[in-house]
Amino acid sequence: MQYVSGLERARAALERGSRFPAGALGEIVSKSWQRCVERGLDPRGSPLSSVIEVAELNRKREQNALLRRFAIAEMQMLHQQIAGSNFMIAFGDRDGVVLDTISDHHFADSSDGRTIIPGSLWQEQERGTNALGLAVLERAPVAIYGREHYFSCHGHLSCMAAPIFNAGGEIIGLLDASCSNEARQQHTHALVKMAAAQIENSLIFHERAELLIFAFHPRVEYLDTLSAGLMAISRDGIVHSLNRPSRALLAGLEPTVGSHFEDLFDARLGTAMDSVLGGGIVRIDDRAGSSVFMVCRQFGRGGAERAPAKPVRSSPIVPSRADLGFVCEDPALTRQMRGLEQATRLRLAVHIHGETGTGKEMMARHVHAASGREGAFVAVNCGAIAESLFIAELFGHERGAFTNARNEGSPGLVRTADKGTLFLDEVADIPAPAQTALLRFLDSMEVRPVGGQKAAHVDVQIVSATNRDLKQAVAERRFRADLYYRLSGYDIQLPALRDRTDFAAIVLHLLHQVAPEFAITDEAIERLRLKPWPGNARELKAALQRAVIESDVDYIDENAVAIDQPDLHGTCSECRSHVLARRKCQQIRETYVSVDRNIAEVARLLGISRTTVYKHLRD
Ligand SMILES: Nc1ncnc2c1ncn2[C@@H]1O[C@H](COP(=O)(O)OP(=O)(O)OP(=O)(O)O)[C@@H](O)[C@H]1O
Repeated sequence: MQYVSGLERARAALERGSRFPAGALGEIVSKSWQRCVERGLDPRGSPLSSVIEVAELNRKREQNALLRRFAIAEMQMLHQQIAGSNFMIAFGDRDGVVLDTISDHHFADSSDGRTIIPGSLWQEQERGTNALGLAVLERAPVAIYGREHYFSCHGHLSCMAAPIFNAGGEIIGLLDASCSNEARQQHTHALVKMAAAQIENSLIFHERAELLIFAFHPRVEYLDTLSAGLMAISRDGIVHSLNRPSRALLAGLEPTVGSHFEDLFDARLGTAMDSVLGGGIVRIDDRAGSSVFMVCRQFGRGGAERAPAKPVRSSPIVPSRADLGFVCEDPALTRQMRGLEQATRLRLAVHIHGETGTGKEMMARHVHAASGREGAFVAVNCGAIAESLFIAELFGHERGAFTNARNEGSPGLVRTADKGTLFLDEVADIPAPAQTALLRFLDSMEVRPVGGQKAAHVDVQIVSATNRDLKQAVAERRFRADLYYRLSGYDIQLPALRDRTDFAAIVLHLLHQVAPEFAITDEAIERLRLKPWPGNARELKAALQRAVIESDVDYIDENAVAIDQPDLHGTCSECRSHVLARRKCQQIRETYVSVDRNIAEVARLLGISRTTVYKHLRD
C-alpha cells in the first residue's frame, strides 16, 4: 500500500515535469524513468511505437529459427499453465523485437494486446520503461507492473520478461508474459524465468548432441530440475557449453567455454565418466571445496549404449482449457444456451440449426448432459434410413410384422431413448408419412410398435437438428408446419465458424485434439480466420491435421497455413450497399495492403478489433 502511494507520488511528479522522488520506486524503474526523462520522452504522450516491415520480421525469424522452435514450444507450455488468466506470451529477439505471440484471444483483441504484435519494437528508447526493454538492459528478468511503465498509456499493462542466454552468456532472445491488469503476478514471473531456463537447456542438448552432458547440484534431489548445472564436455575434458546455474554453482571458479573439467572438479574426467556411465550418480568435490552430485544426462553420439535422459521439466503441467471438451465462448451462443437447462426441465423439444460441421451433434449431446437425464443418448440420422423402414426403426415392430422384419422384433429407437434423449439429425429429411407418425408421438409420448397392439408411454427429451432452412421447407409444404412448431420448442442457432468470436479458442481446442504437443502462433490463427470455412469446425480440424502432418517442427506458424489471399478489389459484400460503410471498409482493406497484410498492425493503426478487420477482408 505504501509502495502504491509512493509510486503515485512519483508518477504525479513525473507527469508534472518535476523531479520525482526516486526512493519511492524500485531502483531499476527509477533509473529507467530517469533515462526516459533525459531522452525527452513525454510520459503522457504516445510512445514512439514502431513496427518493422514484414520482410524484416521474416528475416529475423529465419535468423532465429532454432531458438524460435524451442521458444514456441515453451510458450505453448506457459500458455497452458496460465490459460484463462488473460495473458499474452511473447517471444522477442535480442533487440527487443517481438517475433511471435501466443495469447488468450481476449487479451490479443484488447487495446493493450494490440500493442504487443509480431514486429513491434520494445526497446526503452521507444516504449519507455517496459519489461522487454529492461530485461535486455539489465541482463536479468524484470517485471514492470501497471503505472511503473513510463508511458501512462501502458499503465494497465503488467509485463514480466526474462532474457534467454546462449552458452557464452550473451542474450539471444526474450520471453515475456503480459496481461492487462496491474496485479503482481509472482507465480507467472517465476514460470517465465523457468521457461527461459528450459529453452537455454534445450539449446545445449540440441547443439551439443555429440558431447557428454553432465548435470550437477549440491543436493541430489535437484539434479532433475532447472536449478541444476549443465555442462557439455568433449572427451578431452573441454567445456563447450554451460548453463547459467553452472556459473552460479561454481562461482569463484569462473567456469567458461574452454575451461577444463579437471580445473573445475577435483576428479579425473575418466574416473567421473566410469562412475556415471552406467547411469549412476557420483559425488565429487569442486575445486573450491564444495561437494556436488553429478549425473550424465547425455553420452554423446557413439558414446554409449544407454539412451540419453531428457532434461526433466520441473514446472507443473496444468490442464488446459481444451480439456473442457466444448468451446462456447461466443456471446451470441452463450446467450442462447442460458435457457437450455430450464427448457429441458420443461421438456421442450430443442431444435438446433447450423451449417454442416458447426457442431450440431456436439450441441445435442450437450443438451442431453445438461438435462441430467439418466437414459441413453440415441442419435437417428433421418436422412440415412430408407423411407419404408423409417416408422419401424423409430417405433419398433413385432416379430414378423412385415417382410424383412427382424425375427425377434425390435423395440425401436424411441423406446431405447426412454428416460434419455432422442436426437433426430437431418430432421428435414423425414419422409412425409413418418412426419405424421412423429407428430402423433410427440403429442402423446406413446409408442405403438408396427404390428403390435399395445402402446407404451415413454419419457424422452427430443432434440432435432438440420442444416437446411426448415421454415422454407414448411413454406414449400415439404415439411409439416405443426411438426415444425412442435420440434422447435427451444431454438439454438449455431453460428458459422467464420462468424464466431471464439474462433481462436476453437482452433486451440481442435489442435489439442489433433496433436496435444503442438503449438500455434497468434499470427497463424489470424491467417486461418481469413478463410470462409464452408465445412466449419470439421474442415478446420482437417486443415490442422494436414498442417501438423506436413510440419517438420512442433508448431504451426504463419507459413504452415496456406490461404488464398482475399481479393481486395472493392468492399466486402456487407458494406457494398452503404456509402459510409463502404468508405470504412475500403480504408481497412487499403491499410491491410499498405502494412504487408499484417492484421494485428491494421487493428492497431485503426484502433479497431481484429475481428472487425477479418470481417471486412472476407468477400
Ligand atoms: N464448439 C465446438 N467446440 C469444439 N469442437 C467443435 C465445436 N463445434 C464443432 N466441433 C468439432 O467439429 C466436428 C463436427 O461436429 P459435429 O459432427 O457435431 O457437427 P454437425 O454440425 O453435427 O455436422 P453435420 O451437419 O455435418 O452433421 C466434430 O469433430 C467436433 O469435435
